[in-house]
Amino acid sequence: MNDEKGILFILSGPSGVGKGTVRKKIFEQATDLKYSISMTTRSKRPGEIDGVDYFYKTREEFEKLIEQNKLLEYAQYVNNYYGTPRDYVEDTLEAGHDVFLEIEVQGAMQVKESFPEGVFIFLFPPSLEELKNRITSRGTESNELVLNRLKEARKEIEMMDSYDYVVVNDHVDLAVAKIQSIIQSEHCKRERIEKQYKKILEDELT
Ligand SMILES: Nc1nc2c(ncn2[C@@H]2O[C@H](COP(=O)(O)OP(=O)(O)O)[C@@H](O)[C@H]2O)c(=O)[nH]1
Ligand SMILES: Nc1ncnc2c1ncn2[C@@H]1O[C@H](COP(=O)(O)OP(=O)(O)O)[C@@H](O)[C@H]1O
Repeated sequence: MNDEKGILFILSGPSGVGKGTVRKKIFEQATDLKYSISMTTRSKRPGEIDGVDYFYKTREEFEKLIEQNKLLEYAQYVNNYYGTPRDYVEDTLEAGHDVFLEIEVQGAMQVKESFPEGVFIFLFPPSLEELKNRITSRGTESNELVLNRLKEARKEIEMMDSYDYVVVNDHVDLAVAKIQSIIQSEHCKRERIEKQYKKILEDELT
């Protein structure tokens, strides 16, 4: 399979729904997926490491990356920029590895334009009340930011129809298991298509 391109998986959904938590759990287990570390202008939270959680950039540095077309997608989210490094994603897919992005909804829609063949997964909250609890309990945001994030969440949930899969994050382990099944079944699909394609070619040649 190594002469084949990898598959791009995009996990998205409202802030606070648990994308980071679910993604970390997926990567704690043995996996062939490669995680694309994003660039951001937001400040580092306690415990976060540059080059592990994000690549932390100044606004000037980030705007230069935009100008140089170095980002596959980017979005302004609650006054900060977030973006995906283009070269890492394209080179890794080209080398035959699957790439996993964990990004907000505006960015996911941009990725859909350049990678329509990507697999788009929307992480859905059990309820808006629970989403509010999760944002508040994380304790990293002021009240004003919590309200901003909830306002964004309502708009983001309306975008759900553009996704290939919707996974409710009621229990982390269940959500992780569902995402792992999606990854496996996407592989099965492509392997099957590949075999059918080879068969058609063989039939044509004989
Ligand atoms: N468009 C885009 N969004 C990103 C990227 N990296 C992270 N995000 C999203 O930006 C939002 C804010 O991220 P962050 O400040 O880390 O907060 P948290 O994910 O809510 O803990 C989240 O919805 C992230 O999934 C990226 O490269 N591009
Ligand atoms: N399935 C879940 N059940 C209960 N709490 C959760 C669940 N998933 C995530 N959380 C909690 O919700 C908060 C937001 O999760 P986080 O992963 O930071 O969200 P996101 O990356 O989508 O912004 C965190 O405090 C996290 O521990």
